[in-house]
Amino acid sequence: MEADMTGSGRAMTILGVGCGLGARDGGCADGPRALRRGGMGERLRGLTEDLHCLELQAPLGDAQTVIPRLADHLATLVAKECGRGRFPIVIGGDHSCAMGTWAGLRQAHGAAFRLIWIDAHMDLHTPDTSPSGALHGMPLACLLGLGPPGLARHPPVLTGTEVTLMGVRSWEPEEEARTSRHGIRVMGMAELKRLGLAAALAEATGPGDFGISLDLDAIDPADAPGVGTPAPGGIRADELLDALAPLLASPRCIGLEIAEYNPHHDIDQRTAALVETIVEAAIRSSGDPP
Ligand SMILES: NC(=[NH2+])NCCC[C@H](N)C(=O)O
Repeated sequence: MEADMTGSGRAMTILGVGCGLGARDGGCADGPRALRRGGMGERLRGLTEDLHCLELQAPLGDAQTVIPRLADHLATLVAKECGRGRFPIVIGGDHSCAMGTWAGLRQAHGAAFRLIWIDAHMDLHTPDTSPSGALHGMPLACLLGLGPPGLARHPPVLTGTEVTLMGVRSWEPEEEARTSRHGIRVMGMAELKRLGLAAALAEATGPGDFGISLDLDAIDPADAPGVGTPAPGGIRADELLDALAPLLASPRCIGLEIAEYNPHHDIDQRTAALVETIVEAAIRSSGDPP
C-alpha cells in the first residue's frame, strides 16, 4: 500500500462499526456513537490534515443475517480506503467486525501480512463449538475459513501461521485445539510478562507487513472497564501504549482495529480516553520517518 503523505503523516480513515449483535451484551453497538458525541473526531482532526470519519450502523435484524452482510460492506469500504492509500482504523462494535476489516485488507493489500490479535479471548469458535452462540467469539475462526457459509471467509483471509494471539486468558478447549491444529502462535499473559510486551510484539510482527486487531478486553479491566466480556489479569494500558506506539509508527503497519468498546460499562470515560489515545498515537506517529 502506498501511503499518501500530506505533511502531517499518512492519510487515515476511521470507520466506526455500530454493531453489538455479535455479543450477548449488545451495548458496544453504541461505542462509535459515544466516541463521536464525546468529541473524539474533532479533537483528532486537529492533529492531522487528512482524517476522514465514517460510521456504519447495523440495521435491525438477527445476527446471522446482519453480521455477514455488514462484514461484506465493511470489507468493501476498508478495501476502498486502502486502495486510495489511506490507513484504515476500524472501531467497533463487537469483535465480529474483524471478519470485514481483515477481509478488506486482504483484498486491497498486495503482499502477505501478519495479524496480531490482542484479546483476552481466542475468538476461535464455530457455531458447533461455541458455548454462547455469540458471533464475536468466532471472527478469527471465520478469517481462517472455518464455520458455516456466509460467516467463514472463502478463500481464507489468513492462515494460522500468519496469526499471533496475545494476552489471551479465557478460552474453551476446542479453541485451544484449533490453535495447535492451525499453527497459531499463542502468547498468554505469563509469556508476555516473561518476554516483555515490546519484545513479544516484535516477535509477533516479524520483518514484514502486519495488522493489529485489539479487543479492549485484552487490557486489564481496571484500565479498560468499558467492555462487555471483561477478564481479570490483563495487560496494563500504559504498557500497551508504550509498546504499541512504535508499531503504529511503522510503515509496515497496514491497519488497526479496536473492538468491543461498550460505553455502558465505562467508568469516568476511562476506556473512551484509552481508545482516543491509541488512535492519537497512530495519527501522531504516522508523520515519523520510517
Ligand atoms: N470478542 C469477544 N469479546 N469474545 C468473547 C467470547 C467469549 C466466549 N469464548 C464465547 O465464545 O462466548
